[in-house]
Amino acid sequence: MLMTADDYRDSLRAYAPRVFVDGERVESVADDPRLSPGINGVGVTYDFAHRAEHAHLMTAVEATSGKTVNRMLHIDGSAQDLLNKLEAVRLVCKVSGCAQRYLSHDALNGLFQATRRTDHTHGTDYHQRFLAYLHDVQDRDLTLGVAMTDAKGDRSKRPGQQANPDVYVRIKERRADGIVISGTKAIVTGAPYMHEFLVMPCRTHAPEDSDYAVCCAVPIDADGVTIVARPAGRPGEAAAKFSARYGQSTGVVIFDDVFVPHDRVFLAGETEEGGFLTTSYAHHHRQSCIGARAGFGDLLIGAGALMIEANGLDPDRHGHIREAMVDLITITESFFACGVASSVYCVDDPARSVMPDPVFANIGKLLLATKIYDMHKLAHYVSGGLIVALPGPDEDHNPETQASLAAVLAGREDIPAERRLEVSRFIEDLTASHQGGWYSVISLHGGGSPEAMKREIWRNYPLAEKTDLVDQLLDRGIYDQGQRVSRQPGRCCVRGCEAPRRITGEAAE
Ligand SMILES: Cc1cc2nc3c(=O)[nH]c(=O)nc-3n(C[C@H](O)[C@H](O)[C@H](O)COP(=O)(O)OP(=O)(O)OC[C@H]3O[C@@H](n4cnc5c(N)ncnc54)[C@H](O)[C@@H]3O)c2cc1C
Repeated sequence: MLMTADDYRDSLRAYAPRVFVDGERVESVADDPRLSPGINGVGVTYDFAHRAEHAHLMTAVEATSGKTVNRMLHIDGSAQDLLNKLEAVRLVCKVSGCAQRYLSHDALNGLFQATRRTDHTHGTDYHQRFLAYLHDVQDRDLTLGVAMTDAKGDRSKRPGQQANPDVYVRIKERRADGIVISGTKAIVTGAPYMHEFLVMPCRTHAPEDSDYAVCCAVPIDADGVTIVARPAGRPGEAAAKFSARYGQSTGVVIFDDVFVPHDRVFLAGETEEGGFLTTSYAHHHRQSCIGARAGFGDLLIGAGALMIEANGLDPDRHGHIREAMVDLITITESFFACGVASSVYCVDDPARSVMPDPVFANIGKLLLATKIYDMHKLAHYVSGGLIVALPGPDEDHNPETQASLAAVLAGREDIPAERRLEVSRFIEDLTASHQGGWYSVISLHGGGSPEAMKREIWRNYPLAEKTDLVDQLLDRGIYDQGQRVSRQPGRCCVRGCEAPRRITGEAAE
């Protein structure tokens, strides 16, 4: 059954999670205004699946069941699936800023691959367990939070070396009917308003830390789970029309002796495969991040163009304004193009699914992570200072100032002052408020810090192909003009090259 946004909000009432926001216990997640922007954001992924014009992007047929499911829960079977998912994420994020639910997709796809691989190596039955879980999640159209990033403590130490063992989630006890986990996941998107958490390892663990290589599904109101979260977006702020409606809460999730039955355990000590799970999830997730931030780029491009228009400027006549807009477009579409390339050049997995090409997925994510600051700058550049200098929205209704402010703060004659001020506040909200800072940091660190992407690019790039290419050119004698006799130094040509003189001592200074 595909839920609507209203159904989704209602479905949260069936859960009784232990949630704190701003130091207070939340009585009803579905009804707390501080969490509403986050629920609205996820809600877009539900409502859009019911719209005929979006059905090809927002729904898909699951190969293992033949059922139509929400795209955010679908296992990708082809390059076209990856392209559709990328487009779908862009679509829902350009409406909501960040629709969050694509994390469910990314974790399910990582697990689909990793459980198959673990069974193949260890003779376990994780893949069958996972398939049963996947179909249940799809049938109930759930939203899953990804509890991967551990609190980690002292970053120079492995989990087993930490003074406080609870800075990483680990298996504390193995029972006949399941496992008991404890520890802390520090940053979980949408934690209070998920249905379940997928607990996953955030790195490859050493064999002596095998209890930390754990993956399982935990309902958000399981005994022993506490969520300490921050409000989603900018609820109740009159100056932030967009972020008062759409935003994202993140939560610290504490697992305190939480029992997980075997049918919900998908990894329990297999360290190598835990590393594979982390990485495959990361490739899927980084590709999704590309779609999400391209949607954010769409918002900035649209708002920038409207602000230029309201200011009475024509980009066709003013080269510096046009150039800034072209830069903004180029950044957005260049990382999106990496998302497209990572779909087209996808990797087939023995589990019969596909994974985005790691090099392009990581380059795209790295680009957006670092270029997000330029995107903000370009939006500021074309807009002017009013975006942070504008008096608050209460002034719009002050009979003593409203008329005179509207008269002097208008730009182009045929565009009402009110429209110019709305666009100003929209740009402030997305780029210069605490929410604007949030968009920077999620772009930089969400899905892993830039160093993680650089490592994956280096690890996966076919460098040997390039050295072979040049080797072959050299072997074909491209430089010897037919006189090359040997590759050995001193005998490489008829004259014989001499080793260069080493410059030492004073001569080198
Ligand atoms: C808004 C937001 C939403 C997020 N949502 C989720 C989510 O839903 N689920 C989830 O699991 N995670 C989520 N994350 C977490 C994200 O994946 C992490 O922020 C990211 O992996 C970096 O980890 P960290 O924040 O612990 O920073 P750190 O790991 O502390 O990194 C900080 C810096 O230190 C460097 N560093 C760290 N360790 C070492 C080391 N041993 N040696 C050398 N350098 C090191 C890093 O390269 C980086 O530059 C989210 C993050 C944000 C900002």
